[in-house]
Amino acid sequence: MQTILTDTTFANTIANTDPLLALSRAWQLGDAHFSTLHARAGQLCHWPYHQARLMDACTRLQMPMPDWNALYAAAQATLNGSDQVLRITLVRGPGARGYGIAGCGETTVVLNSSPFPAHYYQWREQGIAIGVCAGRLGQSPLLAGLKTVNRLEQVMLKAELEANDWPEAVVLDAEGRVMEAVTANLFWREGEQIYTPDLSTGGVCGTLRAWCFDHLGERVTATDARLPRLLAADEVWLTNALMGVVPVTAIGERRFSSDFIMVKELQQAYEETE
Ligand SMILES: C=C(O[C@@H]1C=C(C(=O)O)C=C[C@H]1N)C(=O)O
Ligand SMILES: Cc1ncc(COP(=O)(O)O)c(C=O)c1O
Repeated sequence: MQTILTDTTFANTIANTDPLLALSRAWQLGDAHFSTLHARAGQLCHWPYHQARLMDACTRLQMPMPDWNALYAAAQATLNGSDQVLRITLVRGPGARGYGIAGCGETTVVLNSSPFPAHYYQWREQGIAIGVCAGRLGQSPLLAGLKTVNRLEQVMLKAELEANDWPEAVVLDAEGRVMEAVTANLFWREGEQIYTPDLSTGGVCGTLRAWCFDHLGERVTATDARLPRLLAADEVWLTNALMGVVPVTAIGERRFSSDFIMVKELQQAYEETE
């Protein structure tokens, strides 16, 4: 039978062996993936995009799909009507020893909810001045795009943000290609054309990035770019499922005095669907 652990059931059963066994592949091997959602007025925002990413990760990792109806109902049941964050983690079921996946049981669903960080609304309105991380992302084509629980690169990059007192920063890969931000995807505008990094060798394919592709259609292209090209852009913004669409007012010394026409268009469309 599928196991769904919510904050309450997990807290109540942590002393038993079952949840630990259910989570063992996550803590032994990082054999799990997740999505973080904004929940507003008792509704999960952009659920189809989160479900699509979770499904894609299950397929690529050869992890059995959970019962989506049961998952959705359990997720809805965690909502209290206020602004919340809901993290859905899918862990490969217990069974095999070592790396093998044959014989692993049903996928375990873990649901954690927490209050929504209100500063994201201020970021959307006022924008943020960001840095450029010295830490570089490795290339990992097998995992590229996936939001697995293996996020030590982001833990280290977030420590760099905190040390520099930056709200966010551009992250490059080992070869100097612009990849994303520490907790968000990145877009920029050159005239009428919009670009975002190609994420076939690394990074996380965000749900809001997917939403931007759907909204922008042929106006957006995934590309390889270096930092000087990003700094020469007319407009830059960040996206994730919690912060929404956030204008970048500066990257280091480079200030953007744009009127943020694309950001405004995206924010308006986003608010209609959030
Ligand atoms: C790790 C989680 O989510 C990511 C991390 C942050 C953050 O550190 O601020 C924000 C959004 C997600 N990209 C999580 O546990 O929800
Ligand atoms: C490293 C990284 N890239 C991109 C994203 C954006 O993903 P989403 O749009 O699904 O929030 C996130 C977090 O959400 C992230 O942690």
